[in-house]
Amino acid sequence: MNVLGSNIIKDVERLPKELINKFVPLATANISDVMGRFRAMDFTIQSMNKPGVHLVGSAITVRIHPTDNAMVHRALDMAQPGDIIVIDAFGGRENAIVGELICHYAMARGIAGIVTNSPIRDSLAIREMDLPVYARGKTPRGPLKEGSGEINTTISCGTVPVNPGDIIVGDDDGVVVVPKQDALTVLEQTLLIQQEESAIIKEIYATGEWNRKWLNNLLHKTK
Ligand SMILES: O=C([O-])CC(=O)C(=O)O
Ligand SMILES: [Mg+2]
Repeated sequence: MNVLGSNIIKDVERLPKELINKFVPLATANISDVMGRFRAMDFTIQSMNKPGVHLVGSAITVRIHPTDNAMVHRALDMAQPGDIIVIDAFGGRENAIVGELICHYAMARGIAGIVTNSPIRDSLAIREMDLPVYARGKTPRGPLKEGSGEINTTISCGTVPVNPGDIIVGDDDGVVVVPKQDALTVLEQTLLIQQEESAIIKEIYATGEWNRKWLNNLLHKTK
């Protein structure tokens, strides 16, 4: 029986890899724009890697108390290649929940990245690794391993709800969460925005002008 506070849900419905891979060339800012400028994690969730990082994959969610990462270790064993482990540690500031051993194990298992609203440690090693890691700062103080928490329930990370199987995308700006039921629409609309923005940049350089109808309309209204 699943007991609230210690649920471990093994079955995750994942979107097809071909659909998830189509998010690779997309910028998080444009993805967030098509979701009403919502569903971007707040600025506290920062890349711990070198600039140029890109994270794309399917969410496995973990909820833990802010000092205890035992459930993260359970989730590492359950995750499949291409999964991203997204951890809700209640935004704790006191203990690092992820370190380099966890990251090496994740890489060896083909896990696509880790996102947590807690600090990490072993940050120099993680910075040099090819595993994208997003976190809320760093501290040498390590986690306890006592065991409570949930895997694959709905969590909140960086003020955004995350469900197992949602598409997670990260770049140098931060992380966005695409609800799995909206993935195709978000993909199509983001591709359109990217084309529009490329056309705007070309026009700016070609003409020296930036035609912003919305601004004219706004000035009109406030007159
Ligand atoms: O002790 C832990 O679980 C975190 C850590 O430092 C590591 O994974 O290297
Ligand atoms: Mg360590």
